[in-house]
Amino acid sequence: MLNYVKLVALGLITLVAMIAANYARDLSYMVHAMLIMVIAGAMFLWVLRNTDEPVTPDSDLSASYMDGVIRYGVIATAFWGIAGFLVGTFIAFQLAFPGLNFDWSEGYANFGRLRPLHTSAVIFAFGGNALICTSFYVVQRTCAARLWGGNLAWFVFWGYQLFIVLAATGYLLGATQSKEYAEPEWYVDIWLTLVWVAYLAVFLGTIIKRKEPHIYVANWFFLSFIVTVAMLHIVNNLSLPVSIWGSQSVQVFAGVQDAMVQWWYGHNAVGFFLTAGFLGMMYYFVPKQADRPIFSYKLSIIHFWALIFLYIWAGPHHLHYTALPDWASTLGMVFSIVLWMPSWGGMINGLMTLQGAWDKLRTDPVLRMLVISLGFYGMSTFEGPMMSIRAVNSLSHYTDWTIGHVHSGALGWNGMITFGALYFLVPRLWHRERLYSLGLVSWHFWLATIGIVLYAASMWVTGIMEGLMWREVDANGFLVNSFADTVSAKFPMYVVRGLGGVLYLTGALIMCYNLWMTATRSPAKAGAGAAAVPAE
Ligand code: HEM
Ligand code: HEM
Ligand SMILES: [Cu+2]
Repeated sequence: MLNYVKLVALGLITLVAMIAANYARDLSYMVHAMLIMVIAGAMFLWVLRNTDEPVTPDSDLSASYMDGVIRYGVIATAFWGIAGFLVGTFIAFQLAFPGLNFDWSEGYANFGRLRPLHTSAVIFAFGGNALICTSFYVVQRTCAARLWGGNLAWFVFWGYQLFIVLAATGYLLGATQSKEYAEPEWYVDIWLTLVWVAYLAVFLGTIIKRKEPHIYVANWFFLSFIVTVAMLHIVNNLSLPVSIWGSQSVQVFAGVQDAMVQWWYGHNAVGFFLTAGFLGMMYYFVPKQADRPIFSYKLSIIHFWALIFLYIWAGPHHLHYTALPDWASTLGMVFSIVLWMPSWGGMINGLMTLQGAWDKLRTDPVLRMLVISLGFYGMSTFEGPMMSIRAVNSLSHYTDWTIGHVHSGALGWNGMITFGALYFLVPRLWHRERLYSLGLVSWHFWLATIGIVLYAASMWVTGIMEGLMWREVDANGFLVNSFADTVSAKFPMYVVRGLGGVLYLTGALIMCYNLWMTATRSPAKAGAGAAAVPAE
């Protein structure tokens, strides 16, 4: 019966997508309509072929954890990571060598089109898949419960990949609502909302049916990330489509209100997507890999509530010296400075978890990766509050200093902790004794670390340099440097940044090789596929 309902739904979607492709007012809308038509059509045929076939009893023990979707998530994380780093490295060289904006690719692969492709690929595709798959892993283990909702978790996974593909192809074809980190147009936003609600349902459903009385702190962080991102996404994307047959839309907010909503969103995307969610990862993988209990449970609770309360108010630090009223800008600055404390609370809690296990750092490169990620987290959450001070921001804003800050957080904190989590997960998910090679993990560690140092150091130098050059006036009060002067002065640093990207990308490729060999070549673990153990 259910199959007939599915057939009707898929048939209707295919039909509507055909009509949409026919009436499409712009290229990206038409390509997307055709894509959806093909996917829905193929699913229709697949369901049709399987309808009324005898069902083979499911060999999957429903008592055990649902790990298939997590395995897919791990692969997707690695895949999108490589894609995002590759585009990042390419656009880094485009800035150094503008000739890489080829004439033949103008309008598709010039810097302006590829930049949002990079940011979305690394944040939402790489980071998002990492968050979804680790949260599914952690919530099952810490609740001793299988994921709630059966195949809903698969809908979340595939639905999210569709969102990524729609967003990425949309950017290349010129569909954007011009809001940083929220570029996708209205129909992609609606789709993501559906996927996200399903994600919340799976996660919350699993927590509700938990067999463990206690809700482990990692799950608090994951839950706050899911709920807050839902709220941010909906409010920042309130817009009216110009036509239901086109991708363009008009924002509901205008002027400075629009700017404030955008940076309330943008800042909290950092706060909840790149921070709270990743802290959820930290609170599971650091204690597990160090084989120590978390340093202070009390601290984790205090810094959790302080973090989520403070982050929400700090958005105006992105809009210093704009049409935003002074009081709002001051409010953002004050909350940003106070935010330093709960941020370091998380870092200290993670680092101190190693108490009595510091010697492991010498022998365990995976733990080293997790620990250095905490170091970078601490560094960027010191730098951020400093840059939010209006006087400092007047120098740093619009310069590469901001870019350096972003990447010490993104490469150092989000990247490294994700690599650590992948190294932790792959042997367990593919039932292997151990990783294929710890030596290769060390190589990855050093390549990535040196890559980040090159990236961050070159951006500090070029950022502060250009900030000072823009300010420089002669005795008569005239500006000394033209804008073009600053651009040419930045060239060597841009090359260094690009090389940093190459090292970081190389490290990630080594990781993919190592993980692939782990899944296929490492000795298999005896007694694989054990049933749910409480609070594993
Ligand atoms: C191989 C590694 C990477 C390289 C070479 C790289 C390079 C770049 C470049 C060249 C830009 C544009 C800067 C500009 O407009 O001046 C950029 C922007 C950005 N990247 Fe990366 N990136 C890398 C990895 C990552 C990762 C892993 C993340 C996040 C998890 C990330 C997040 C961002 C963000 C958020 C921006 C926008 C920054 C802003 O507007 O202030 N990047 N990246
Ligand atoms: C206490 C924590 C933090 C504070 C107070 C903070 C503050 C700031 C400030 C003041 C800016 C510059 C705004 C401007 O001049 O335009 C900024 C930019 C940014 N920060 Fe942070 N930061 C923090 C942590 C982090 C972390 C951990 C990450 C990444 C994982 C991060 C990612 C970003 C991004 C992506 C931008 C660039 C936004 C854009 O203009 O596109 N921040 N942050
Ligand atoms: Cu911010």
